[in-house]
Amino acid sequence: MAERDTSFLFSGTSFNRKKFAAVFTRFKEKKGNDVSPRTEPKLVEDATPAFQEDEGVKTHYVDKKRKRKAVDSDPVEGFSVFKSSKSQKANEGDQQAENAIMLEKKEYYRQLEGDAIFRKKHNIHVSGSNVPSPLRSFAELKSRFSSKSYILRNLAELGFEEPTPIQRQAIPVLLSGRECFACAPTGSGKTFAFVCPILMKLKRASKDGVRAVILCPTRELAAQTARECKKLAKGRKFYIKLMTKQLVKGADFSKLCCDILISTPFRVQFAIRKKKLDLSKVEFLILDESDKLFELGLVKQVDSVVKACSNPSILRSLFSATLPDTVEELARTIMHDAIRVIIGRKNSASESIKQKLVFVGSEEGKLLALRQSFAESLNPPVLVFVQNKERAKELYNEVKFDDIRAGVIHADLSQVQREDAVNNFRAGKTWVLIATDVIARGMDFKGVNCVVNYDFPDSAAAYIHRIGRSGRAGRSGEAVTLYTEADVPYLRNIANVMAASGCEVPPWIMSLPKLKWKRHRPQREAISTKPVGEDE
Ligand SMILES: Nc1ncnc2c1ncn2[C@@H]1O[C@H](COP(=O)(O)OP(=O)(O)OP(=O)(O)O)[C@@H](O)[C@H]1O
Repeated sequence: MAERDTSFLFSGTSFNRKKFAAVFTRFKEKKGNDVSPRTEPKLVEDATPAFQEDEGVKTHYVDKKRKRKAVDSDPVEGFSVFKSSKSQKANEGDQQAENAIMLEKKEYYRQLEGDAIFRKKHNIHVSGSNVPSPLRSFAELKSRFSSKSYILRNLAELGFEEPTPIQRQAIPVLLSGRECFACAPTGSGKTFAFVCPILMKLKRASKDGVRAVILCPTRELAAQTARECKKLAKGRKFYIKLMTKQLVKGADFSKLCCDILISTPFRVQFAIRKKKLDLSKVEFLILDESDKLFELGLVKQVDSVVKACSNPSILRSLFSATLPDTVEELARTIMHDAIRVIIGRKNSASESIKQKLVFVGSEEGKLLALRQSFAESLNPPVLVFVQNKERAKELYNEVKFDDIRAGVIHADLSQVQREDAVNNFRAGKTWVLIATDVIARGMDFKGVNCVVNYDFPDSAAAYIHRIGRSGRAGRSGEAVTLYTEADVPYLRNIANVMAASGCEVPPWIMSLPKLKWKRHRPQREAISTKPVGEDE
């Protein structure tokens, strides 16, 4: 099955080669590894699109030579089937040995076939050489990878019965010492897909330097990821550190021992430059929400961190729910023997979200529509996204005296105010949280029933991440996108995402001309119901 054309998603967004050039240059500086231009075998999907979705039996036949090489070097699977050369065997003339090899070969093919069927069942698509078998269950962490019992205990305590599809494939990839390039829908468990193998690989607490770095685009997401790491590490003395403002200002990092350091790129960059933070021993570098990290504004900071993580045997991995072709293309050329793991359809919204478009005519119509929907069917918790912090303040000022408990979060608030806004929403003290895109990525609010795009998102990727705050971990959710006349030219891009995840879209929208999406942030009228001229 050929992969769908999803290029529409990112047309016109801010990714481009030039912008990423700096960070990729750093990636290339991996000492001791000849990664120029790439050392991994050419991916089968490049050569034979017919087999691009699943690495399995078919791909083995396509490129036996590559597979042989890969199998011999596989530290996990360890098949010996191709180790004896034909001529050696002929010389030995040993029929018994020949039979044994044939049996082993058969077993090997059976396993490949089993893996392919299993991946298909779980919508896992992989490419790259010698992809390790997916996890059938968490128990395999112990049987295949000798995990310590605390991991299984903590997973059970968290109530996780089965690995999610991204965990099934990304965990064995990282545990096999391979770099991973992963794209899986929002709310599908990507965090544990990298935290679990890192903890398993680190084994015991650090006595020397920083061993793993996880970069997240926002402080809120970094704080959440640190909490998740601690949940999985419970019972072990791992030193898991969130780089807070106080920490980065106060500490001297020259002697820092830390197993996992979680931060925004800005704070790590600051600590490297001003506080002697040494990252030369880092064994794992994870770029979470990687496409966001590569956007303008963050890419230079990411670049500094990548450069500082100079350990030649470092494993770097990228995770996100959206993976623009430009980022993927470039990352593939610089990552070392990386395995690409895509769950479901690339760059698609979670299928558990019911998505709706609502025409409101004008800016005025939006407030009426929101108030009406709150009055008729408010089913908290509800997240409302607006275009910028000014609009967040305006909308909050409008609804704060209504009969609903609302909170607001945007970049003008202090760290404490931002934390309070998130905590109150998590605790159910506020029912509605008005937000800018600052919490659109990665934030895991359990049970958000509805996401309202009060202002139209500025890209298809932004849309996918915003609505992905609901419908997480298999739960259902709803997403309502209000649109005005000014948004109509961009409707088709959102409608494509909706249609790809099985939602109904009016045919007239699908017949709108395809538009190259320039960042859609129109000047919008202020949100206010006050008569013109009336003061506060
Ligand atoms: N194996 C599992 N079984 C059940 N729930 C899980 C499992 N793994 C993770 N979860 C839960 O799923 C939710 C979403 O996980 P996570 O935040 O890692 O998603 P994500 O894929 O990173 O989403 P996003 O793209 O929005 O960042 C979390 O509440 C997490 O605890």
